[in-house]
Amino acid sequence: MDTTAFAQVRLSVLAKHICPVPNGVQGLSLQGCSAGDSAAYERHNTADDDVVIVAALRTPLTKARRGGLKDTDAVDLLATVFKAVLDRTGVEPQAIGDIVIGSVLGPSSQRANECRIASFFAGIPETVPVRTVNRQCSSGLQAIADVAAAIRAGFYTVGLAGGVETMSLNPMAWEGGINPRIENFPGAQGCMMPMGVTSENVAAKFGIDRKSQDEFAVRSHRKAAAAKAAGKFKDEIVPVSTKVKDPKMGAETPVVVSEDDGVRGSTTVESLSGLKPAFRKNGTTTAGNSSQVTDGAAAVLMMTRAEAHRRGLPILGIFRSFAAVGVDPSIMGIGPAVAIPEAVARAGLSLDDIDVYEINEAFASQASYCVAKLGIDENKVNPNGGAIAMGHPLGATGARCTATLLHELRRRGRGSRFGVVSMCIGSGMGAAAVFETGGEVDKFMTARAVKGQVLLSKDAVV
Ligand SMILES: CC(=O)SCCNC(=O)CCNC(=O)[C@H](O)C(C)(C)COP(=O)(O)OP(=O)(O)OC[C@H]1O[C@@H](n2cnc3c(N)ncnc32)[C@H](O)[C@@H]1OP(=O)(O)O
Repeated sequence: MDTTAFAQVRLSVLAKHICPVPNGVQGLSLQGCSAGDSAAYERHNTADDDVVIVAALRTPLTKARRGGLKDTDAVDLLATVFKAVLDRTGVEPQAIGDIVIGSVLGPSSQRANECRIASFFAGIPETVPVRTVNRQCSSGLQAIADVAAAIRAGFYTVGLAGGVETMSLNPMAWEGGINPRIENFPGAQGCMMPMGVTSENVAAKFGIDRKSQDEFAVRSHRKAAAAKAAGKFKDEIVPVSTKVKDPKMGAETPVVVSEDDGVRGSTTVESLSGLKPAFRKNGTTTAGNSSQVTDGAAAVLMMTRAEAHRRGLPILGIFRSFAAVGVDPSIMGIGPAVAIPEAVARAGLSLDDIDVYEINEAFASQASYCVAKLGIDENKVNPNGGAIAMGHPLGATGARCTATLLHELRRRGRGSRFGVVSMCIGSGMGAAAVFETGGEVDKFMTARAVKGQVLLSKDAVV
């Protein structure tokens, strides 16, 4: 046996000694070792019943009405990601305690039914329940928070969260009349504003000029193009076998969609500067510095830390905290600037502890405002691009951002530990969640005796 193999055997024997026992008794825990050990982190990172993510995958994101998923319904999008997270982990579908899916558009009762149908398409048995959640653009993130809370409450041990949106088949629209009493409530009037108008409001109120919005959009495309060229999205994308319909003749052609189609790496400030304002005459929000209307789905398989250990599954990330906040609906884009500090504080951390931020780029105006307001180093924000380049399938985006964040943290290994996903929410809210890298147990295993704060380095163990 060579030295590496011997070391691995020794580490695995030691791991069995120190892993939390499956019945949930708290004592010793096994975890990845990374930079920084704040006192707050010590308080939190002790639990055998920590909620962890063992798989986070998404479909490609494609342009609504034009892209490769334009004729794929919500059922097929979801069934693809459901099946993928189960296949990749080997978790038997009957082990899932509940499925929670975020979705924004479309008839809500039909969407709930479609999510249930998708579970059957993915081979999940009838015994596994399904529900939907709608917190508008953060619905996918809310689904993850809901599953984490239910696991933490002991309702079940394994849960599946995610999101889906087909903006091709379910356009953004208001149905029915408007309550006339809205005139007396300025906040309520803000809820009726088109999202692009709220972007114009943020730009005007906080002085985010057109050039800085276009520059932000260019960076989004360049980062996404670089990530795509480096093959990074392959870690998180599940190809979708589907069909596209010829819009004139109606003929269907089978296709396999495997890449995002919105990324334009050649975008320049000059090429964007010629685009007309999309939402307000003399405004600054354009097709080039807004997120695109998009189709897609994402899914995240979650369980207790003890369950992941029992199954021998690598931990992609640990769910640490969640916060949803309310803000003025007419400038809803500021939501992340309020939600992020709240979620980070709830995790017992400070903004300086966060290594990577996935802040949804609904519009360059709102995303750049939030980054500036929080004083975050932009190098830490959306390192693989964001919604301006990749797209924003509303209800799926929170789970998409979580997948992108966790795979990025995993690739970085020891160098980065904490990440944040945050979204602004139409009708004036913000949501954010803090995740911690699961560490790569095989590479960076460290035994920590939680009660005694004993740290054994890999070298000391072997
Ligand atoms: C809480 C929240 O999250 S709120 C956010 C919710 N989401 C939204 O509100 C969606 C916002 N976005 C939109 O509504 C739409 O994308 C709009 C109205 C801004 C633009 O719609 P469209 O005109 O259909 O945009 P489209 O993507 O087709 O681009 C139009 C043209 O702009 C130009 N363009 C767009 N991006 C670029 C770019 N990066 N570089 C150069 N040209 C560009 C192109 O000429 C493009 O046409 P082409 O794709 O045929 O080349």
